[in-house]
Amino acid sequence: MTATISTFPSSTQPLLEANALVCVRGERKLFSSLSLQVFAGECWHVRGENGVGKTSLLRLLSGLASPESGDILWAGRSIHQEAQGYRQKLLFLGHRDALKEDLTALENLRMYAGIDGIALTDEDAVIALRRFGLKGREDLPVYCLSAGQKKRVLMARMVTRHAQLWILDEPFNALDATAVQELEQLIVDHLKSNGMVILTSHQALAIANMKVLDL
Ligand SMILES: Nc1ncnc2c1ncn2[C@@H]1O[C@H](COP(=O)(O)OP(=O)(O)OP(=O)(O)O)[C@@H](O)[C@H]1O
Repeated sequence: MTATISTFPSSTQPLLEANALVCVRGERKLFSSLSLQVFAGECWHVRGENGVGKTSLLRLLSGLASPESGDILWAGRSIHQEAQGYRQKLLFLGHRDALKEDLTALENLRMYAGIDGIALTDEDAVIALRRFGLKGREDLPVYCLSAGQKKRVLMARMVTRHAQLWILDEPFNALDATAVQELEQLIVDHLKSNGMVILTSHQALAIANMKVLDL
């Protein structure tokens, strides 16, 4: 599969910048004065207790929600003003599996390729699914897959999507030990190609030079 390795632009400036974010959910202020700079090739691990606001932060950084105040910039431009361009740079995987249950694993990859506007041949999609242990499961409806197998479909999406910035909410949940190592390696390879990752996880991760943001 030729399309699995992409090299993204480097930059001496941070590509993603959050400045003085304030996040309110319901009646509660979850955090304020939160600033973050993410450079090409960096991985950030957002940590904190249940309910502290990790998912809320990832939703802000993905442009799915707006902060009470503060700005989020990609390459110096507001992610809300440049929403379409930002979406092309971004892969957001929420902690609920973002898969259509009635479609097969292969159909899900095809569907997302259509939404993302990328060319993905069936051959490349099948190779990506098999790379993550889904040989023989490509044509099963997703509702027939186990929780870990669904996560593996999402790992196949990560390699077929070619987005520079991965924002991943609890990506290691439900993965067995082998798949945890595979996902860590996938992230390391992505970083080597100037990719960027912001993730939440309640477990310690074996990713060198990872930066930590404690909420
Ligand atoms: N739509 C909403 N309306 C009101 N409050 C909300 C809403 N969504 C989330 N919250 C609250 O915001 C807080 C932060 O939620 P969030 O999901 O960001 O936490 P988290 O740090 O990701 O937690 P966990 O580790 O359990 O996944 C929680 O107290 C939650 O109840």
